[in-house]
Amino acid sequence: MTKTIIELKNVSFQYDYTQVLKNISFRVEEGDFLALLGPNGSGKSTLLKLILGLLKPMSGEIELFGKPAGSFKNREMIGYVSQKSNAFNSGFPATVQEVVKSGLTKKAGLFNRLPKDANERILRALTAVGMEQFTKRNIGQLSGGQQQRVFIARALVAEPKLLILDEPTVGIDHENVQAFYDMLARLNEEQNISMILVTHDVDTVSNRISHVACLNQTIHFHGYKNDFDAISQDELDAWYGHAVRKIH
Ligand SMILES: Nc1ncnc2c1ncn2[C@@H]1O[C@H](COP(=O)(O)OP(=O)(O)OP(=O)(O)O)[C@@H](O)[C@H]1O
Repeated sequence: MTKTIIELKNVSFQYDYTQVLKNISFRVEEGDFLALLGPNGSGKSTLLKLILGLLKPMSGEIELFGKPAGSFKNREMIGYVSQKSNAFNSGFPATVQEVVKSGLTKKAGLFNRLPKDANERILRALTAVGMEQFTKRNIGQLSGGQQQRVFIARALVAEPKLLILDEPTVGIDHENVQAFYDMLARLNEEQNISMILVTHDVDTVSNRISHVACLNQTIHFHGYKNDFDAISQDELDAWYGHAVRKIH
């Protein structure tokens, strides 16, 4: 039986006087690889912040792993990689190992007592993203794509059940984007980590995802990727005003 890991029921949110999200309802099941699509300003980051507990809905309910978001304690079950995490300059004084290790302190809690097997876990997380040979390297000396892999390792080291990635391919060269998505697909398939991926790049990622959600203040579509493929460009234009193109 599939397990629902995220459920939103009629969630609405506004900043000051601007309504950003209206009556959002959808579920993410264990094992889903969901691409969240929407033009700039459509509320994608706001939706992620609600799921991460960084914002509270004005109305509606959010459940995480079957528990109301307000009383959900196991935050390490959700890993988050933000849009701008891969922006270190070459002088930044932290090694790859130190960056990944910082992902363990969330789980270790107040006293920052690291697990005994911390080093093995760091190596395992770096191996999962293909960065194990860079352990001692300064983070600022890596390319944008390599830095982003290290940030995924930082999220993985806490052994999350869900990874939320906000436009992770920004700053990655076109040739490396496919390999990056292949790596995410492996984590999804082999480690059964569910994924929510905010992207403007649905065409490149389309052979990797299982589901698509189209957001613009409200959810216009949420379903299997094959059903998304059947949606016409005219329908997308009605939701997004030409801001999202499908290329076949
Ligand atoms: N802290 C804030 N205070 C007030 N308004 C905000 C704040 N953050 C975002 N907004 C507004 O809320 C709307 C949705 O923003 P959000 O960042 O969620 O969109 P997005 O879909 O992630 O956009 P992008 O693709 O550009 O990252 C925008 O109109 C934005 O200007």
